[in-house]
Amino acid sequence: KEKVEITKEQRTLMKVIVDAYSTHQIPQDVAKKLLQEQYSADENFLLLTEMATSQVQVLVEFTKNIPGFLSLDREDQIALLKGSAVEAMFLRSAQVFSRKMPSGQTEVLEERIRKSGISEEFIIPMFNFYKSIVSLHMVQEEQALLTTITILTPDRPYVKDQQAVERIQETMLELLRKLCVLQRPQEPQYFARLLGRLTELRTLSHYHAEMLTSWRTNDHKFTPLLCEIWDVQ
Ligand SMILES: COc1ccc(-c2nc3ccccc3n2[C@H](C(=O)Nc2c(C)cccc2C)C2CCCCC2)c(OC)c1
Repeated sequence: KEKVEITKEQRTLMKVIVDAYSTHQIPQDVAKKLLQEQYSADENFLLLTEMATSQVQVLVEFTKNIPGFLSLDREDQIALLKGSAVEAMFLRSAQVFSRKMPSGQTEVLEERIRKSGISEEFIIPMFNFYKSIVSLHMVQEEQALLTTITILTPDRPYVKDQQAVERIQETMLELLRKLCVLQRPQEPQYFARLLGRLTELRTLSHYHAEMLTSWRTNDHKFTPLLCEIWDVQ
């Protein structure tokens, strides 16, 4: 039986990542807003673009706290941010969706999202992904590390020094592996299941541009930052 132990430096690394992840949360809670009232498809589109824009800014701040990220080549840092922003947004949305809410609230939220203005064809894959995240019952450490691992994907477009990214990602993968073993000794496959969600996440993220352009609104207006990050306009 493997004796798994978190080293002192891994504990420090964990604390840095989790603190950064919880600090750099989006200020206004979109779930609360959505539960308060039903918005029109136009209002929802505006809300989505506002949320996504602030999410990118939050992501930039978060990456500054990932040990080693700032010592990567500057252009590679940008390539990693551009390449992971959509996935990080869906991961964050899934985590918001999987939050414990008073009974019945999750169903209301789900209904509001289904009726938000997104076109029908994307609702199934999106909720399949959200429900697969809900079923993992991830703790905060796992959520923070999974986002970090997503950001540190070496094979994003235009990354020059993939080895350097791989080295940092491997550190995070090893830490997450240990956490999973310690957290769920009775579920040896749990770590593999977590990583499997990243594949689902990448597939879902392929649809993001179409999700936006097919949104039931007359005016698909994007912020300059979103034009940079999303393949729209
Ligand atoms: C590209 O297409 C998308 C992306 C995300 C969602 C989405 N899934 C959610 C799950 C739970 C709570 C809210 C959720 N959102 C949107 C949201 O803001 N996501 C969000 C963002 C964007 C940043 C940070 C954090 C979050 C949560 C609401 C935007 C306003 C209309 C309703 C969806 C979506 O829903 C149709 C379609």
